[in-house]
Parts: sequence; C-alpha cells; structure tokens
Amino acid sequence: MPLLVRGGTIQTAEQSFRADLLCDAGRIAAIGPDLEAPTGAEVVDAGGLLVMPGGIDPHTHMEMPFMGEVSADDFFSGTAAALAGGTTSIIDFAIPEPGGSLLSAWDAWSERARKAACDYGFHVAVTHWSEAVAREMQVLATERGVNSFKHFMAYKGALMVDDGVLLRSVGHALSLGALCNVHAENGEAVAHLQRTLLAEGVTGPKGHPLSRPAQVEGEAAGRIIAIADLLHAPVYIVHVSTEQATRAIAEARARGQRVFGEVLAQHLVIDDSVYDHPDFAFAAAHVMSPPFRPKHHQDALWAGLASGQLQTTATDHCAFCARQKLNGRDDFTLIPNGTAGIEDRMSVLWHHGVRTGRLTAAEFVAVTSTNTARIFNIHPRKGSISVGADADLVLWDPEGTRTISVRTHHQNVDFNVFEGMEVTGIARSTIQRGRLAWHDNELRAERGAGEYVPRAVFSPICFPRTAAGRA
Ligand SMILES: NC(=O)NCCC(=O)O
Ligand SMILES: [Zn+2]
Ligand SMILES: [Zn+2]
Repeated sequence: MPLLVRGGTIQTAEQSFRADLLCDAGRIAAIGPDLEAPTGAEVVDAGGLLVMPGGIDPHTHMEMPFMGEVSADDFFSGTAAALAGGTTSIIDFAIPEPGGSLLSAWDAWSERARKAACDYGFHVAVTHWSEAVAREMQVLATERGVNSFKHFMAYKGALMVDDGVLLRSVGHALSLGALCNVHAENGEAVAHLQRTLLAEGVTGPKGHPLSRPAQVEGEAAGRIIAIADLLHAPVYIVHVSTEQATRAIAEARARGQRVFGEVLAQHLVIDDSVYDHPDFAFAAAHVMSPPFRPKHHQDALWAGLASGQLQTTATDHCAFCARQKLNGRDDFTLIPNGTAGIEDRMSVLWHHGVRTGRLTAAEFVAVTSTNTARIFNIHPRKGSISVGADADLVLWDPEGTRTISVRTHHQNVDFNVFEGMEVTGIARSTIQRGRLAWHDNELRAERGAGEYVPRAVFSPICFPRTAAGRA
C-alpha cells in the first residue's frame, strides 16, 4: 500500500526543505509540495517533524557466539529495537569458526538474519590466513555482496590476527576493491596487562579498563594506519574511543590517506567511572572493548565527528545479560565483552550532539546514516532521500522527549547503559521499505521483513582513483 508522508521538513545530509514524500513498493516514488494521496494510500502527518534517512548502524553483533556465550539480541529482537529508535539498516559481522571457512560464516549469518525486521549486510571477519581465505574473500566480494572485511588486532588466542595476516589481507582486499575494518587494540599488550593484573590480585571489572589503557588503542591505530599506508589501501577503524586514535586518523587524512573512523554512541557520553561502581553487575554490564575512557577523550571524539575526521557512528550492539556477565565474577577477563545501544544511538546523538550545538542537523544525518552508506557503497539506495531510493525513513521529533530505561526499551537485555538519561529528539515513526514499522510508540516490526543488501566493491569514496578511472 502506498504511504504518503505529509507536511514534514525533509532533512538530508545536504539540505532541508518542506515537502511531502510518497512511498510506493518499498521505494521513494515522489517528493514535492502538496502531493496527492493515491487511492488507498495511507497518510501519515509529519507536521512539525523532520523526515530523515533512516539510521544505519554499521557495527552490530546479533546472536553472536562470543566468549562462551551468545549475544542476547537475535536478528529479530535487535532489529526491531533498531526500528523503535529510528535505525532502518545494520551491518553485522559474520565471524568464521577458528580456522574455518569465511563462506560458511556468511552462510550461517545469512540463515540467522532471515528473521531480521530491517535491512542488513555483513562484514566478514578474517581471523587467519591461507590460500583458501584469499579465494573465499574473492567469492564474497564478487558473488555475495561483501565489500568489507573485519580484522581484530585484539582478543589474543581467539579472533586476533598478527601483522603478517593484516599485511596479506589488507593487500588482498585492496586488489578486490574491498575495505578493511579494524578493531585497533594491541592484543599482546592487553594479554600482558591482564596477566599482570590477575597476578597482582586485581580480578574485578576495574581490571578491564586497566588492561586496555588508551595507549593500547593508540598504538594499534597507528600500526594499522602505517600498514594501510605501505600498501596504499583504505582502512576503516571501528569503535574509536581515544584522543590518540582520533589524532592518528586525522594526521593520516591530512597526509592524504583514506582512513575512516567510527565512534560509538556509548563512548561519546559514558566515562570510565562506571568501573568504580561497587556492584559487580553494574560494573560488568559496562565491560566492552575498547572500554569507557576518562572524560576528556569524549571531547576529542565529538570534535572528530564535528570536523569530519571521524565519519560514522555505531553501537557495536552486543548485548549480554547479567547472568552471562557473571561468567567473569572471579576473573574480569572472562566477562563477555559488549554493551547494547542500537535503540538509543539516534536519540543520544541528537540530544548530546545537535541540542548542544556540536553538530548541525545535516551533520547528524551524515554521521548516523549517509556517511556509512557512502563508505560501504550503498548510497544513494540507502542514506539518501531521493526518488528511487529505498523508503527507509525516520520521522524525527526534535522536541520530543523520553527517558531511556531498561523498563521500556525493546532490546532483549536486562541492562541499559544509558539508564535514566532524559533525551530530547526521538523517532516518532520509522518507515522500513515504505511500511510504518514504529508509529506513535507502537512497534510494528515484522519478522523477516528485512532484506539482505549486497554491497558492490570499489566504493568511490574509498577508491577514488579507480572510480575516476572508471568514469
Ligand atoms: N566490543 C565488544 O566489547 N564486543 C564485541 C566485539 C568487538 O567488537 O570487539
Ligand atoms: Zn571490536
Ligand atoms: Zn564489534
């Protein structure tokens, strides 16, 4: 059924104007003043609201097996919560079994994601190197719509890769026109500090940030940037949480390198005092990597977003319940790493970014949606408001308020790291492929309504020379 969005202000990453918008067959069919509602169309009143591209979260882990547990939000509950917060697409991570096949990981994640309520894609992790891995990367890039590969420089003994693997994989991805994503923490240093702390008797959650100080991220960010520079490859650093990594990215960009940086909503507003909490459950609920930082790092992250040196925002949504976090009751290294946030990213960014004057509304759209679509080559189908684009929209109430709470959120987890935060700026309605999936506080997410979005290689923003050569 067609859907007419009437009387709103269209807000994109470039401009703002009053117009109606007609959705039909899942796409944006028309944009203009005073559009007629076709027979049988549903009409939604967007008076006083901003009509923006739906959010894209480029970093989630739904039902991910990790540290002996499986993250608590599955592809349905997690994407339904996303829709309640104005996010209409995610890019999750398909992670092979140790030494296993990348194609099998893609198959397994595709199977799990069939129940997704919003659109999705996958970064595929490279966790070891062999000729078979190289071949599978090629198949994924050319036949399965994967244009990004993930590398963990941390999690020694599990997902971590060394510089030899990084060099091979970054070089191979470059030849395929794919982008390497990197979790930048020096995993050897983390393992060393973990051992030392445990030997000193530091077993509680406080050991987590102590074992992953800012230098650990700064060093790894500098190293992967140097490797990318050696190979003339673009690189995307996930969950940047420190001044040091932000500076390394800015300096590389100033030298002309194609380096992109992602920030998590959580790192922008929560600091490391959470680990001082006497209650294990509270402190453990904040155990994620990289950890929360002393407050001054937040200023660097906001400045990075405002200046364009950091381009995207995400959540690294990886929900674990108190029962799961208890695995690390006597040893902080066993607490499953991860926090939730997919439902609240947009409101947190609006409240703390736009309302404070750090970001313009256009920049908000850029960092929550459009930049991700450009980097991962799904623009203008996603992240834009243009005729022919997917009708993935959020009707945003810039003055609407809500109090974030585990009691009201839709995420399948018993803790919310933003608990009690009063935010101004909320999703009144979320339109997923032309259908109201969240409207007036009612979640109408549909199991399986989400579709896989294949992503073509040689994203022009990552590979400008190739793009120019092809034009
Ligand atoms: N971030 C985190 O703590 N858990 C998910 C895995 C990762 O992204 O490092
Ligand atoms: Zn990570
Ligand atoms: Zn992650």
